[in-house]
Amino acid sequence: MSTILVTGGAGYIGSHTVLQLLENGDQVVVLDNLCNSSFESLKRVSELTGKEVTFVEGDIQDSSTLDDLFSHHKIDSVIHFAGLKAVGESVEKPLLYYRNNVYGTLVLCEAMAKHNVKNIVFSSSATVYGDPTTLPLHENLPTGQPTNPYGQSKLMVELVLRDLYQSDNSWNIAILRYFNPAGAHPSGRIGEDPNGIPNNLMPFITQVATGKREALSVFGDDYDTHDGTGVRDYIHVEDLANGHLKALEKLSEGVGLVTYNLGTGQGYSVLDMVREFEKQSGQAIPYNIVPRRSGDIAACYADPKLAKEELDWTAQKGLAEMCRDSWHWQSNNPNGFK
Ligand SMILES: NC(=O)c1ccc[n+]([C@@H]2O[C@H](COP(=O)([O-])OP(=O)(O)OC[C@H]3O[C@@H](n4cnc5c(N)ncnc54)[C@H](O)[C@@H]3O)[C@@H](O)[C@H]2O)c1
Ligand SMILES: CC(=O)N[C@H]1[C@@H](OP(=O)(O)OP(=O)(O)OC[C@H]2O[C@@H](n3ccc(=O)[nH]c3=O)[C@H](O)[C@@H]2O)O[C@H](CO)[C@H](O)[C@@H]1O
Repeated sequence: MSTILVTGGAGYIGSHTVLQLLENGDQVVVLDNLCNSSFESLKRVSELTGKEVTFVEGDIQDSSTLDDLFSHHKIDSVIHFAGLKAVGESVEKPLLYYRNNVYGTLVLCEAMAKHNVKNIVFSSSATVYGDPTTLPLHENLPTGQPTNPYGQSKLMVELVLRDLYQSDNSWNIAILRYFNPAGAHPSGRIGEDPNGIPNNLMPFITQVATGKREALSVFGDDYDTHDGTGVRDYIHVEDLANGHLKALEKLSEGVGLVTYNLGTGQGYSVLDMVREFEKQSGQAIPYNIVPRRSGDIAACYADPKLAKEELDWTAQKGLAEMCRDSWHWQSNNPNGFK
């Protein structure tokens, strides 16, 4: 049994990961400032698992909070989810994003080094590949030019972690590049709860289904894809969460620095998603084709082989489960955790 510090553990991916860690018998300490989440998610995780989570409300940028936390809890490893993730907002407020995501990670790593905790799993994103020139995307491809400060902040942290490892190879670092998370815990008790108008496709679709939004805007139908709409690699959040447990196991072998894609390897278009969601939910999803969204790319999907070979991890759940579980969550919680 290990004790894991989960930063950003009250959020969407964090809460699903905390649940699996508890089910695995690990002790969990969550550090979250609740800027994009609520404590309710962790309360429900405790209800679902029958286990307690230690919660510290605080900011990763605050070194005294971290000092205190590492002094009071014997942490074995850190899973670092805490970050801001709204692409559009990052264009308007780049300094906020660089401060929170990059500076926050520096403060966290400094505290880890000070307390001799040197195992970290970091939430990166397929956005670090930029606009792909070859597909599927595998980890050895050079990183590209992310089109916004959010994406840049992920790439910057990857570079920081690489330099950190170069300087001291007693660190064990897993960089996980997520493709497009979707779905929710099958209980319908926890799920994605975006603030305001959702940027991402699945939460927008589920809000159209509940009647909260009138119609989906499909951003462009003239891409070079099978039906002209954007193609992405959607991955069930439970599979994604499980990838973190596998990454922790790998770190415990003392692997150094490793980078893995977490995706299914299968791309689906926006219209594929709409059709599957309608099938699974029985709800009609009206949509309008509108111009392309700036910064969007035609297609993006993973080569997931490396994670299979080295982590013994493959995504188990398909699009039907993602749509069914997203709908189950949203229809039971039309206002999210509120
Ligand atoms: N959801 C996605 O599509 C996606 C894709 C790729 C990468 N990621 C990354 O995965 C991580 C988790 O994403 P998510 O979808 O669960 O987002 P989320 O917003 O639901 O969770 C992030 C959590 O971090 C907390 N947080 C933010 N800044 C903090 C700070 N300075 N100190 C303490 N807590 C802070 C928020 O309150 C929230 O609970 C993020 O780093 C995100 O960038 C997400
Ligand atoms: C430019 C941008 O935002 N990039 C972020 C967004 O990528 P993505 O653009 O991959 O995710 P997304 O969920 O915003 O969009 C998926 C697909 O749906 C399309 N779509 C989306 C919403 C909508 O209302 N209508 C519509 O047609 C969109 O054009 C794309 O083809 O999310 C990722 C994580 O999941 C990363 O965080 C990316 O950095």
